[in-house]
Amino acid sequence: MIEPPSRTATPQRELEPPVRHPDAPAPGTVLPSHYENCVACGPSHPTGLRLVSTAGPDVTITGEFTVTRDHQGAPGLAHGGVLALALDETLGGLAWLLRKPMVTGRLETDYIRHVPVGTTLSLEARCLGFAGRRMYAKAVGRLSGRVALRASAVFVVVPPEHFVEHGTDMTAENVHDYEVNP
Ligand SMILES: CCCCCCCC/C=C\CCCCCCCC(=O)SCCNC(=O)CCNC(=O)[C@H](O)C(C)(C)COP(=O)(O)OP(=O)(O)OC[C@H]1O[C@@H](n2cnc3c(N)ncnc32)[C@H](O)[C@@H]1OP(=O)(O)O
Repeated sequence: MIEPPSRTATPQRELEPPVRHPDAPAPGTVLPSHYENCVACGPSHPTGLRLVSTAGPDVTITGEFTVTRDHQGAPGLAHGGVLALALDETLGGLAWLLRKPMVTGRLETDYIRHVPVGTTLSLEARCLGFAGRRMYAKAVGRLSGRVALRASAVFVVVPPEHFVEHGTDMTAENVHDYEVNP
């Protein structure tokens, strides 16, 4: 089946430029985990990435995580799916600056260099802009300054009820806490 042209992370028309929300955390602010059991950023997850994200200037986020033995695919090397997880989380962190709930619709990943256990991956995500509910963004992952990963993504803005309807641990009462202090 041929995919419709909207199913690509390359914008098909000119985007509305991204606007940093007035209540966005200041550049340099370390962002709290949005959920303590999140496999990417949760401090309570036993084998998660414990990825730490920081607000950057404009609509950008940086992130960092150290690859451990829990993240292997081939012996001694990070699994590609785990690396996609790190990119997804960093890109998702743009929601902090936009103050819009959104979910990943599409994530295209280029694996450029292998990522060994024990190394620290530095990630950077940038919002390119919007086409209706679609948010387009790019990310890069570096090891000691050398590009190891690139990603292009489409996130789709959803109502906060999305997480109540489809998730657990989220109720109509606390979803607004989540919006304010995810
Ligand atoms: C005030 C609030 C403040 C908030 C502050 C937040 C702080 C930060 C918090 C937390 C950081 C987060 C860190 C986590 C990061 C990780 C994120 C994840 O991993 S999310 C899990 C994986 N993703 C899913 O589970 C999605 C599953 N899919 C769906 O639920 C639906 O398919 C959904 C919502 C994506 C779309 O469904 P529909 O029924 O709502 O809408 P339709 O009409 O199908 O699509 C809407 C538009 O999006 C496009 N679209 C949909 N899917 C697309 C795709 N795959 N590629 C490209 N475009 C797509 C469509 O073409 C359409 O575009 P057209 O409006 O016509 O222009």
